[in-house]
Amino acid sequence: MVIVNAWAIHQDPSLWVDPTTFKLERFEVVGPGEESRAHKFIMPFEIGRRACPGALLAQRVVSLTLGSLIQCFDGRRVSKEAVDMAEGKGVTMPKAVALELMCIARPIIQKVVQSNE
Ligand code: HEM
Repeated sequence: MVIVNAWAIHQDPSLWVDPTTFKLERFEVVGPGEESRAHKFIMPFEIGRRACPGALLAQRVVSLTLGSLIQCFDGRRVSKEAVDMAEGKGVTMPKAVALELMCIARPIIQKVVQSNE
């Protein structure tokens, strides 16, 4: 059995510029003629013959869910302190200190709720 240390690969400075900084733009789909970076985000699903067959579905569902939450709710910080990005213990890399947000429905959602009441 071979166990790949995806955590170390994802933090390797020879592969990533500034690896511990949260930069979504690392995975942007780029314009014609530029080298695509999207393929670099595959390790969470492993690679090879036993790679996760649900990877594309999972990435689309997560993007859609996150996009819908951002579109429908305003997220306000509960604490005024800087977000603590420290990692907790666990296979799925939870945050050590949970990020608490207060979700407030945007006006369009409030209208939908009112029209259903
Ligand atoms: C964020 C979501 C997901 C993550 C991070 C994930 C990750 C993984 C990983 C790491 C493996 C093991 C690959 C290996 O053994 O080398 C795996 C296997 C597998 N995943 Fe996922 N997965 C996700 C979602 C899904 C979804 C949505 C489905 C199905 C709709 C799915 C179906 C499977 C199956 C069937 C296998 C076994 C493949 C095999 O052993 O041949 N996964 N997944």
